[in-house]
Parts: sequence; C-alpha cells; structure tokens
Amino acid sequence: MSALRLSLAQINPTVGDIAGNVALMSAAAQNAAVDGASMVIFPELSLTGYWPGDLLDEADFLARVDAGLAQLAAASRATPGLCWVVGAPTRRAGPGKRLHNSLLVLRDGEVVLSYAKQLLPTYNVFDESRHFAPGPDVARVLRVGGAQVGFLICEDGWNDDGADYAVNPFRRLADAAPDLVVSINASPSNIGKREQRHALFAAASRRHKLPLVYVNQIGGHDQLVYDGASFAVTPEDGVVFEAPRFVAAQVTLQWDGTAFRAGDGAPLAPVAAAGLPVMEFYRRQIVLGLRDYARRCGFKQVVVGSSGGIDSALTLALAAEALRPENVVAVTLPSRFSSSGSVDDSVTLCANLGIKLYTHPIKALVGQYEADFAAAFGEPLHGLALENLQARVRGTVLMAYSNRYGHLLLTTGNKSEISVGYCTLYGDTNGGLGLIGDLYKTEVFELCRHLNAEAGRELIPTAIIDKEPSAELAPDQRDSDSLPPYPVLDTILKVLIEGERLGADERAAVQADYATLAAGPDGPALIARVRRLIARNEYKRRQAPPILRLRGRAFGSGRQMPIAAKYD
Ligand SMILES: Nc1ncnc2c1ncn2[C@@H]1O[C@H](COP(=O)(O)OP(=O)(O)OC[C@H]2O[C@@H]([n+]3cccc(C(=O)O)c3)[C@H](O)[C@@H]2O)[C@@H](O)[C@H]1O
Ligand SMILES: Nc1ncnc2c1ncn2[C@@H]1O[C@H](COP(=O)(O)OP(=O)(O)OP(=O)(O)O)[C@@H](O)[C@H]1O
Ligand SMILES: NC(=O)CC[C@H](N)C(=O)O
Repeated sequence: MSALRLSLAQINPTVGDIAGNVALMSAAAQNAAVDGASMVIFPELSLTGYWPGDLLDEADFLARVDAGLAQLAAASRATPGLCWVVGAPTRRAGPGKRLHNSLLVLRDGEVVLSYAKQLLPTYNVFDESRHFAPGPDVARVLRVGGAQVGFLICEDGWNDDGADYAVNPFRRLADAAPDLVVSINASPSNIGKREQRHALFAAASRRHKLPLVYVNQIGGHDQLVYDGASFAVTPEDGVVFEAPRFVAAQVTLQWDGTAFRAGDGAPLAPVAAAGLPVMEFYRRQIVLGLRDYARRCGFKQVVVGSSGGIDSALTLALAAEALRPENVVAVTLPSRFSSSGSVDDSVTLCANLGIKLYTHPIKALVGQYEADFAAAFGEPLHGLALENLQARVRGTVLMAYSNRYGHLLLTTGNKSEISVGYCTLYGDTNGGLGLIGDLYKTEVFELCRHLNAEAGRELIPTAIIDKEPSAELAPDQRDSDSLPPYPVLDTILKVLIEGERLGADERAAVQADYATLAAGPDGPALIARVRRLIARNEYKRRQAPPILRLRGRAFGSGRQMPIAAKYD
C-alpha cells in the first residue's frame, strides 16, 4: 500500500463553543489538506469539547450541535478526499437515552462512517451514562487509501487489559481485522496517567497485533486538565511516537503498512518511557489549568492574599507563571497576631516574582467587630470565633479587591488542610479557583523547591520555605498544635482518601509507612481521628471552590461523599 498520511489534531476545544470549535477544526483540516494527509483526526467530542455535561439536555444546544456538524460536513467538500474524524453527540431513536457519544468520518460533504461509543465511563470524574446510551457491540471499519482503518472512542480501549469482559470493543474490532486502529480521546491527566495509557494500549496493540493512533484533547476545563500527549503504538515496538504535552499541536505521521514515520518520512525519535518528574508535571498541569480557566471565564488578572506562608507563596508563583507577573496582585492583610515576617516575607516574595503587593491592615476592622461582639455577647470574643473572624475579615476584604478590580480571587488551601477542614468557611476558603488543593502539604514544600531550582534563583524565599506552618490567628499558633506533623498526616490521608488509586510507585512506600504507623501505640487512635475529621468536613468541601485535579482521586466530582451521614 502507498503510505497513509495521518494528521493528528491535538486541539484545545472550548466546551459549548460550537462555532469556535468548528473554526478550530476547519483550520486544522485545511492544514492537513495542504500537507497531503488522507485523514485528520480530532479528539472525542471535539465539536462540543469534553465534558459538555447537562448542556446535552438543552434542545438549543443540540440544535447548535446539529448545525455545527452540518457545517463541518459542508467544509469537508473544500478538502477533497480528506477524511475528517470528528467526535460529536448524535441523536438516536428508541427507549433510553436520546444520544450517542459518536465518532463520525466526514469526507467530501458526506458522513461516510458513524460509530457510537460502547463503554461509557461513569466512575471517578466521568458521568457519561447520564446522557448517552451505549452503542451496539459492533466494529466499524473504513477503507482509506489502501488500508482498512478501524475506530474506537476512549474508554472503548480500556476493557482490554487481559481480563474477560463481556463487552470489549478492542477485541470486537480486532475480529474485523483492520490494518490500523484510530482512537479518539478525552482523557484527563493526573500523575501516572500517561504511563497508564501507554501500558494499556501497547499491551492491547501487542495482543491483537494492531498498530494504533491515539489522539487526545488538551486544555483546562473547570477542575480537569487534559495533557494531549497523543501517541502511536505498534505491536512490535510499543509507543513509537508522542505529541507534546500541555500544548495544542498538529502532527503528521506516515503509516506504510508496517511502521510509522514522521511526516517528512524520517524515522521517529524514541519516546522516553518515563514521563515528566512529578513536580514538573504538577507545575505544568496547574499552569495550563489556571490559564485556561481564567481565559475562558473572562479574567485577565488574579488576586491572592499573601500571608508570608508557603501556600499563598506557591499559589502566587504559579499564577505569575501562568498569567505573567503583571496580571497577578497580592494583598498582605496583617492583624495584631501577624508576625513581622508575614509582611516582610511577602514583600521579598512579590519583589522576586515581579508582582504588585498591596498592604491592607485588618487590625482596626477586627477591633471594631471585637468591640461590637463583646457588647452583644457580654464577654470578649475569644478562641475559634475570634480566629475565624480574622480569616473571614480577610476573605471579605479580598473579595472587595476582586469586585473592585475584576480580578479572580484564588484560594490557597492545600489537600492536607482541605481534607481535615483546617480552613475557615467564608474566610480563607473564599475564591473562585484553588490551584494547590490537590497537593498535600509535604508536596507544597517540594514544589516550591522545584520552582526555585528550575528558575535558578530564589523565587520563593527560603525564609518562607523554612518557617514552621502557622495560621497566625492566635498568639504563637502553630499548625502542629492542632494537627499531627504533615509527613504523618499526609501518609494517613493518602491511604484514607486515595488508597488503591495511588500510583504503583507511591502506593508501596505510603502503605509501608502507614502500616508502621498503624502498628505504633498511638497509631490506631490517630488514624481514627483523621478519618473522623475527613468525614466531618465534607460540608466544607462541598461549599469550597473547584480545585485543579492532579492526582487519581481529587476532591470534587471524582469523590462524591454524603454530608448528613454517619460513616466514620
Ligand atoms: N455538617 C455541617 N453542615 C453545615 N455546616 C456545618 C456542619 N458542621 C459544622 N458546620 C458549621 O461550620 C462552622 C464551623 O466551620 P468554620 O467556621 O470554618 O470553623 P471551624 O472548622 O470550627 O474552625 C476553623 C479551623 O481551621 C483553622 N484554620 C483557619 C483558617 C486558616 C487555617 C490555615 O492554617 O490555613 C486554619 C482554625 O485554626 C480552626 O482550627 C460552624 O458554624 C458550624 O455550624
Ligand atoms: N496576613 C495575611 N495577609 C494576607 N493574606 C492572609 C494573611 N493571613 C492569611 N491569609 C490568607 O489566608 C490563607 C490561609 O492562611 P493561613 O496563614 O491561615 O494558613 P496556611 O494554610 O498556612 O497558608 P499560608 O501557607 O499561605 O500561610 C493564606 O494562604 C492567605 O491567602
Ligand atoms: N473519555 C473517556 O472515555 C475517558 C476514560 C478513560 N479511561 C480515560 O481517562 O482515559
């Protein structure tokens, strides 16, 4: 056969923006045509962006989807012979859900193949059965050039891990004996996900002796970030090609019937088995997540309360990288319990990052509240009520900056404190998006050191990294007064919250530490206390802003726990 030219269009569609996505896809198809490709391959649900959610219930939206598909089909006339592999919801008749999650091949104005996704993920962050009916257990194959090409949609490829599943679309497709498989995907990224995809699809390719091209979307979509990292596998050599991660890309590959080559016919460079170092992965995922969230919600600038502590410092550093320093504003809000370092370290931090710092003391505001409450309660405000009042005054002041300047307020909670509720509702939980809410406190320290090392200078002052964590809401307060040391707390949290969803490398180490702890004299009581704190603080997480997902199990849609319940 003559070589098949495949154009992998790793695009960043915006959810709901049918007109914008049609334009994006049409431009990519034009490029592919100019490049002489036979096929341009877009991600799953590329017309709507993934995940459109309950937009799929709206008649208007579905009408726009139909019109968008018609536009794409019409546009395909301008690229004679080119197959456009697109993802879109399509209507179906009969009982059950009204829609399929479909892959359509458009060529010369016609739909020449239609395939409906069979395996609809409805676990963790996925909820596809809410809107889609599964497609029939059939393979779809199309002749393109001299090759028979078979098609799959994302989860369809995940039931081929060697176990004997009743529905296994990969096996069904293999029975139809295509020469090449094309898989379109919307696969959100978390640590270890790239390696998981590689292992799964390389094994399936080997098992069925089928080469495969995998195209993924990129971009930040609310809490989820898609890394792209589209790839190609062969039965003999496993992963032979990988597109860049965390950026949109359009890449041409040639398939000559036995091997993939680069668009210019050159052999492909080897693909590293190991992905990005974990800290670098976190950094890129957060940067893309914030950038797309802000852009899509219409924010140019963000504001963050800068306490001189490590969480706000890391949030500011990541925001400065994502949006550029001139678009990030910090506010220091000293109270009578704030250390001098809280202001001085914020000044150094903001100078290092090149961002503006406002000073807005809250002493007088809190003082006025204290006087009024003392009169109302007949005694001075003290303890938690006073601590939380300060956090709430800060939250209110920060929201005023957000309102006044139109900045998005970023919340700074990390996964350790969000887990156990070590944060004040309507106080430091205020904000529109959390950047580090899926990072344990021990990882917050590590990521700060990584950013400094990568920058080759001190972005986050050592004084901030080295200081003992404190909320500074009471005299001489330390996090360790209320919480176990963070390395201990994080070990317990990782097991209780993520358990089997921890990556294999991390799981072994964490489980060993946990077993040692559990066998110690205070271990069982401490674990029980942490378990109770996690359960009792579900109400706070339900009201908290979305956080960017980084790990296999993040708070948010991937962990749906009851509130008014008894299970601790
Ligand atoms: N199931 C439920 N559904 C709805 N509401 C529920 C509830 N359970 C309690 N509540 C309500 O929640 C309120 C208590 O929550 P909240 O007011 O947030 O306060 P609370 O959780 O009692 O205290 C906040 C804790 O976070 C610490 N903190 C605060 C700020 C920053 C940091 C830091 O270092 O980052 C740490 C602070 O030292 C304290 O230990 C009560 O009014 C209670 O009625
Ligand atoms: N003095 C302050 N000035 C400005 N913002 C503050 C101040 N104190 C607290 N905040 C805001 O409230 C958040 C929670 O702060 P707190 O110091 O109580 O705990 P933390 O979780 O240790 O955070 P950090 O490591 O940023 O200090 C901070 O990240 C910051 O955004
Ligand atoms: N869109 C999908 O079908 C995603 C499910 C798949 N297992 C993934 O995360 O890659």
